[in-house]
Amino acid sequence: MGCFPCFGSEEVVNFHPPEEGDVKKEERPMVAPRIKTLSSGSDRFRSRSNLGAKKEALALKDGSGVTISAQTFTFRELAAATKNFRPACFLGEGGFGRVYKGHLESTGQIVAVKQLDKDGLQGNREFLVEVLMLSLLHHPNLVNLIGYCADGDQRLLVIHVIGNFNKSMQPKARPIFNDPKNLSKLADPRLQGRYPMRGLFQAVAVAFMCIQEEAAARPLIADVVTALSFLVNKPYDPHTSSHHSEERRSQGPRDEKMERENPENGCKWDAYVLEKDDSPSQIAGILKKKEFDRDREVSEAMMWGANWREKQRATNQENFD
Ligand SMILES: Nc1ncnc2c1ncn2[C@@H]1O[C@H](COP(=O)(O)OP(=O)(O)OP(=O)(O)O)[C@@H](O)[C@H]1O
Repeated sequence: MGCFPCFGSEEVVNFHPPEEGDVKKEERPMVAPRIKTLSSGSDRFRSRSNLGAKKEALALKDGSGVTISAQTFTFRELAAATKNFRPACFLGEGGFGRVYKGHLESTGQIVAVKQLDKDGLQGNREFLVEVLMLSLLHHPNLVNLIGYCADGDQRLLVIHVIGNFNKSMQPKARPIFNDPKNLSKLADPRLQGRYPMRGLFQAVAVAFMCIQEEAAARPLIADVVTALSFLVNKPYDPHTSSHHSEERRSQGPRDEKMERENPENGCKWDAYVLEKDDSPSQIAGILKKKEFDRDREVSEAMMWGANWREKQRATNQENFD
């Protein structure tokens, strides 16, 4: 059974990547029961007179020795950093809660402080998942987690502030999203047209959901990871990539039904069925369907994180050898 890490200011705990068969209903939930063991910044504050003088870390260590860390902050530190969450420091509001710009006295860093809305839709569990996800996943397109505060009933995330956080993204994204041809031009140039068109479209659908005007309608980070891992785990078939589909398109029309039903080409992602089958609402449906089992999705997302790191390690090792 994959063990969910305890959070302790000094301790390093083992995070065993779940193994096949680990994600069983009866063994869930993995997240909620341990949230109470989050190291609270206030413990640190009480035990130390020099506020913020020493960095403490939430440390997670996986089975193969990779340690990831995040600092803990007291609520007092973050209140001071944001001038008591003054409206002038307000950056925006998301599904999680309000986001403020702050100045950390201890390091002089300018940060974004996300305060969990206690009356909001997201709770302790989502907070913990967000801490974990942002600690585990590092990518230029993902915000960088500096630390968190779990002080009393306060839950806050401290992340790197992004200067040009573009609030007008959605209107700009809409025309691109509605035009699959334009969309494919935006795909990673390194892929050189070798991507499944439908997968690409759905990935953008997920991105589009994340920038919806109404904060409460945006998916949780665990949902995003789940949806993307679902897409990423679809087998890549070069015969159904957009590149090849373009070639085939130029060779004349094909029987779409046959494409769909041919078990050999596994054409779930075939460009021929793009226009008919793909829609943002389809992905939205996956994320919002009533029987959506959040515990399972979170477990799967964690497993995906572990697998991803394993792949990274293998690649690094290959490059080293
Ligand atoms: N790192 C940051 N730097 C600058 N502004 C930010 C940052 N993070 C969030 N914001 C501002 O806060 C708003 C809400 O962002 P947030 O990430 O909380 O929303 P979200 O996509 O609904 O995600 P979540 O569900 O995690 O809240 C953004 O539109 C932006 O204006």
